Amino acid sequence: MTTPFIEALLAAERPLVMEVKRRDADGLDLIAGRTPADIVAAYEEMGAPCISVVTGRWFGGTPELLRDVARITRLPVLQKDFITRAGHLEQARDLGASAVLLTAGLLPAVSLGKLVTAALRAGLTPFVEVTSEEELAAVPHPRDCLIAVNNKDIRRRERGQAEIDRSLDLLPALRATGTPCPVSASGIDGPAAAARLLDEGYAGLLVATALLRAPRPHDWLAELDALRAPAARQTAGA
Ligand SMILES: O=P(O)(O)OC[C@@H](O)[C@@H](O)c1c[nH]c2ccccc12
Repeated sequence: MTTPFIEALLAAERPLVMEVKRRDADGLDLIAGRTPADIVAAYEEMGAPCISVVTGRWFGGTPELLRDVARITRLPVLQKDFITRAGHLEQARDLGASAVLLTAGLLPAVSLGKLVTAALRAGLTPFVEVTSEEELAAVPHPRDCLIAVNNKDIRRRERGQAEIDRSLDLLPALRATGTPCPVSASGIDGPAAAARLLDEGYAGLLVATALLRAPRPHDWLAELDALRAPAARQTAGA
């Protein structure tokens, strides 16, 4: 079963979930005086297929931020927060989310299973983040979920270096679950890392900090396209 969020990402030429996040893991501002509407307009103009909104307090988010973003865009919206109860799912849906983050490393397997099932029943796409094969093994209904490898450690509040190799190492295991759209998330710091992950077979990426901080985000995307172009040309047989 695919959902609007997964479909949008699979159909995109440049499958980047672009994220609205007020602060980075060190508490530093990422917004630089822009309104959520400014950021959403820029992302839409850059061809974002989906938008993510961090409502978690650590990152300066609020539920209102999700509501505001969902009101001004028709793109499917992901809520990134630390969801632990079914009640949070209803709230997410009421605020306008199409997909919800569920963090495998923070939830006992039984809770994760219940939340995935409840999300699917509520018409929400579970965006399940994992950091290891053990966590991946606990994800039920992988064909109906969007499974993302987090390159950072959320238990350390995303501080520290990203490990892009984690995404590369886990990709075969992700594919083996039958999940339709493997995603790599967090710490993708530039077009080179993004191009590598896509060329290795990731169907989607989630990027916040690097795009929000890029002095010229269009150049970032153009560079990504240029880095990917040779492979695309090869595939086209040119
Ligand atoms: O800013 P980055 O490094 O591109 O990372 C984005 C995203 O993955 C991150 O915001 C995130 C990953 N897991 C979370 C859980 C809650 C809130 C936020 C997150």
